[in-house]
Amino acid sequence: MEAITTPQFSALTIGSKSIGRNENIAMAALNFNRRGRKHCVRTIARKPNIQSRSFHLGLPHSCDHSQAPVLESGDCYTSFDEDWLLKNKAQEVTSCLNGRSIFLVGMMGSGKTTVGRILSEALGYCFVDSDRYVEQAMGTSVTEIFEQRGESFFRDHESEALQKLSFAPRKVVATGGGAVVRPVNWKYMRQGISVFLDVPLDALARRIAAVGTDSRPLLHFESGDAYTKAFVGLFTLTKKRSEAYANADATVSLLHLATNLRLEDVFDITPTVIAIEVLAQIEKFLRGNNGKSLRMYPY
Ligand SMILES: Nc1ncnc2c1ncn2[C@@H]1O[C@H](COP(=O)(O)OP(=O)(O)OP(=O)(O)O)[C@@H](O)[C@H]1O
Ligand SMILES: O=C(O)C1=C[C@@H](O)[C@@H](O)[C@H](O)C1
Repeated sequence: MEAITTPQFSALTIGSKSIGRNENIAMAALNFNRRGRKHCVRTIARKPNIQSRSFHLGLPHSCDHSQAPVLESGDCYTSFDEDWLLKNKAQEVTSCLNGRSIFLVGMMGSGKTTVGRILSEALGYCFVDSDRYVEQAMGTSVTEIFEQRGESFFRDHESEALQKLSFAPRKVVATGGGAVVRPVNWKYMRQGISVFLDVPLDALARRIAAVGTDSRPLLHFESGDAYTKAFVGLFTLTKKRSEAYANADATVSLLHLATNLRLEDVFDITPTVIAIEVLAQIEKFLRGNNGKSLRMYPY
């Protein structure tokens, strides 16, 4: 077996400086490939109860990860700083991405905008929210478009926006929650890489209830309090859309992520950790390791 090289993190001796610096203690991943060689720094998660402690990264020849939490991407990790890890992961994935845009798909409230902004900054990409793009083009809000012109009119303009965005490299696009239902939109999104943010219904409803359902026209028909309206509406939409979301090139399941990180609630996973996992899943896809077929790309 080949000797494992000690990671070169001299500027980042991971001691109590990072760990315990704030509540959002990061969990970093030191990933090893099957041959036991250090491969790369991987992913992280918020772990609020970890005690401040220092440790060094001189790794043993046989690395025992049996106690280390494991992410959905299969990486295991030790405590670290999440922003630093995001930057590193982004640098690592940038070369395989080769300028391809990322299309985030998922139900309303799944975090496409929040995670998308973080991703775009880390990759040096532009961020575009397709709902805002349509609003700017139409000079009015999505809610008003739905009310005055109907859903199908909105969908036409959403498709037009995705078509235009599909020509542009180096973008992170937060698509509208229903963009996946029109097959033609997949043709546009296939110009880049699509990632489905799979968030449990209860978490979606809690997030939406926290800000209200006013800006979500498809939830206006439901009755009850904000949480009930959101939950019932999203349940119906999810049933219709789950197959369409499965078309995405990669999926980040918050439920799996929370389980692997031993977190009780998906709310404990920070958007930065989700962004890192998005990059890890994109990398898996690009390496042909996630069961989805690779396509030829224009860039
Ligand atoms: N990881 C997270 N943990 C907790 N709350 C989050 C997380 N990610 C996003 N949120 C919150 O959930 C709400 C919805 O997030 P966001 O707007 O990013 O979703 P979206 O998928 O873009 O929604 P839409 O498609 O409706 O525009 C926001 O209030 C945001 O602050
Ligand atoms: O899930 C949906 O169908 C929608 C989600 C939002 O992003 C908007 O695109 C619009 O409110 C419709």
